[in-house]
Amino acid sequence: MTTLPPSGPTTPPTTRSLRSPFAIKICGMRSVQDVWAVADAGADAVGLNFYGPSVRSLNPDADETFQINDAARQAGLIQVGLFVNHDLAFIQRVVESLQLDWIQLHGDEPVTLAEELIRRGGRVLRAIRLPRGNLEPGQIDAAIGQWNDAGVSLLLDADAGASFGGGGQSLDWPSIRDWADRRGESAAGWVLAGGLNPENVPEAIRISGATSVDVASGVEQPKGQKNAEKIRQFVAAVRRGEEAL
Ligand SMILES: O=C(O)c1ccccc1N[C@@H]1O[C@H](COP(=O)(O)O)[C@@H](O)[C@H]1O
Repeated sequence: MTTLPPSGPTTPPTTRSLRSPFAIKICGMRSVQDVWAVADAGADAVGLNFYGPSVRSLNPDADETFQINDAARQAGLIQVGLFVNHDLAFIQRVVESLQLDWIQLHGDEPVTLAEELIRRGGRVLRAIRLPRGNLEPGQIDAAIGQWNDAGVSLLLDADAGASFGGGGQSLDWPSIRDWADRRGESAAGWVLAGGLNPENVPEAIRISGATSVDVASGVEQPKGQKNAEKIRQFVAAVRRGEEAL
């Protein structure tokens, strides 16, 4: 991410059909061993969580965080930083010091923050937190709103209330499918998240049509602690789901 002066030239927002940043992301790395488990399983992205109240939170200045991040880079994994209502200066500092590939905004950030990050060379994945249960396509479009035109990729997650995410709640996959079918070509740019696990992810993919998935709690035992076997099972289950598409 380059640092442009605040008054530098702006790139006008365009309506873009972005590709998903990754096929399978395992979010909430807490150790180098977690990263190795992700790489061994064959996923292509890891999430580093910088949201303080989360059980998966990392201190961006801790040696261990740099070791986790270096392990991910050496393994060729896409490194995604997860932020919740952080300000521009914090995000930029963390992204630059760890050389993160993507910025996941999972809170109530304004679209102007994403636009500024993109203007400074960042790549942004926006979490759209949707109500659980049946959804009309127009409801999803309304929730996406202006993010659609801001040059971000989209991650669809179930609303987790005050915790913002990572709680294992699922979306209504048929509603997502309905929305994605109507959206057509631009459906390629979204990621399915929320309550996925090795048992349900093949069905989630088959029903929703997702080509990109993200999981945090579904590959843990106990909560907050990644389980290498569950990660392996999750990636294998995604492959099974993809075959059924
Ligand atoms: O993982 C967290 O603790 C977290 C905290 C705050 C916002 C987002 C968080 N994680 C993201 O939530 C979704 C779904 O997680 P889960 O699979 O249902 O546990 C996922 O995108 C994580 O990146």
